[in-house]
Amino acid sequence: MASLIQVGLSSVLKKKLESFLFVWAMARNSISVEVKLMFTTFLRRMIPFLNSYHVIEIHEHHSEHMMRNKLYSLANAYLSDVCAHGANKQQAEVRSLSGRPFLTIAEEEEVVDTFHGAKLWWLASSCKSKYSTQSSNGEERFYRLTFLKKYRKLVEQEYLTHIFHEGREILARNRQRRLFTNIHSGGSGYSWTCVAFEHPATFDTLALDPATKRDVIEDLMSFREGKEYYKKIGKAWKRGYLLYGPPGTGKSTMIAAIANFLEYDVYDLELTTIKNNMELKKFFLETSSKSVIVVEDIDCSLNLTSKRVTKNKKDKDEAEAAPAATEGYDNVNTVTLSGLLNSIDGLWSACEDEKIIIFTTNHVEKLDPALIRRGRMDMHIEMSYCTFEAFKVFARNYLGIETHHLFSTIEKLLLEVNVSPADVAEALMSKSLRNADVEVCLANLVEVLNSAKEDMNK
Ligand SMILES: Nc1ncnc2c1ncn2[C@@H]1O[C@H](COP(=O)(O)OP(=O)(O)OP(=O)(O)O)[C@@H](O)[C@H]1O
Ligand SMILES: [Mg+2]
Repeated sequence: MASLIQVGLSSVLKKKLESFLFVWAMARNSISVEVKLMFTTFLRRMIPFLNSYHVIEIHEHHSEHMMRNKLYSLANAYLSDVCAHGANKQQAEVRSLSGRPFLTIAEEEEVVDTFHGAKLWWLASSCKSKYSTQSSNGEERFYRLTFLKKYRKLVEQEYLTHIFHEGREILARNRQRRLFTNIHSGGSGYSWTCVAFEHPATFDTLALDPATKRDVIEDLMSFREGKEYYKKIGKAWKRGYLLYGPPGTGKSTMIAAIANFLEYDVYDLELTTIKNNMELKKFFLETSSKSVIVVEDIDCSLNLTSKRVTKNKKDKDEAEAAPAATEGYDNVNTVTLSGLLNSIDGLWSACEDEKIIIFTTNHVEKLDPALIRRGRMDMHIEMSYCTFEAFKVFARNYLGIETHHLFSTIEKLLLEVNVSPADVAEALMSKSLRNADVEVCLANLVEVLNSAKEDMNK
């Protein structure tokens, strides 16, 4: 009965709307643009009631839980890039200080897209949210896509996929890269906090032996393009790097250069603030793909050099019971080496891949071999004291020179003393910042190297 009434109502409504459309078509040439726009929007909203149109709604969150609907973000990116110029009202945002202003469609605005001859109307709107999130204010945003029913197959099978791929590319192009840290994880539990990642280091500014630099760049390039290869060999798409060497040799700078080269986000994992293995795993699982996960000074972070928990079931049970027993005690750190290894290995198979994990240390000899074995840390990169080749990178970047009569003296001194690239950079910078000329800067460096030599001889 109810459906009969519905059918009756919709056919009456349909007839009325169709006569209205006819009158509208006759009158539209003689009325003002504003009135035309108002009526067009009204009509579009009524369209779903006509049997010949189909509607798809894309909500900001999944219907069953509070997770963000990725298709919403992709549609948002796509519409902002491709169609936003057609909206009468837009919203402007700046997502990064280095990026350009980003225009999105304002709420209750409608834009038109075309795809293989089909006309598609997109309405940006919001409704009362079923979920309560801190940022939503009880509102849930969504897009309503309306099109003629005859295009349903085209939309479902091709247009939505087109939105997905285009949206991904646009997001990758425009995205502000982020630096995450877990340092404020206390209180409400585990969560990453982030800021914009705008570190300027690149491989051009990194003072490193050219052969090592070339190897790292080649390795990164084959990793980035290796999706199919990793799939073929049945390996998760991840790569581990161990950077080791004395303080000030550029380990942290290298991480920034890697992230900039790959255009990935960075997750700086501070192990000492994590309560237990369980929490550690959750942090790992919450990292997204296209990211570099960093654990700096791994030898100092935890007692990772202790004997690893064996695969023996009894030992394993004991290790897993330990964190639970100490849960709730904030100062009790129960992250173990075995917990870290499990998180690393579990991570790659359990969630989105295309991740680089980097450990840094000043004392590679202190680390448990299990932590840095090949397969976990695929490439071990020694960051050493400043060589003449590394110095030439500084000379080019800081002073803009390729050669100088003091170069031979510096080359000789660098063979005799151990100074970190940080010391060399500092010696050149302290003078060049004050607009001193090349001669003064290099003489300053020679002085620093000579006094280091004297210290060594003493
Ligand atoms: N290889 C390098 N290339 C370019 N700059 C470098 C290099 N090494 C050091 N520097 C300069 O020295 C500073 C300190 O370097 P960085 O923090 O990368 O060293 P580190 O190896 O991470 O040291 P630590 O072991 O103490 O963490 C950087 O800000 C950078 O300016
Ligand atoms: Mg460092």
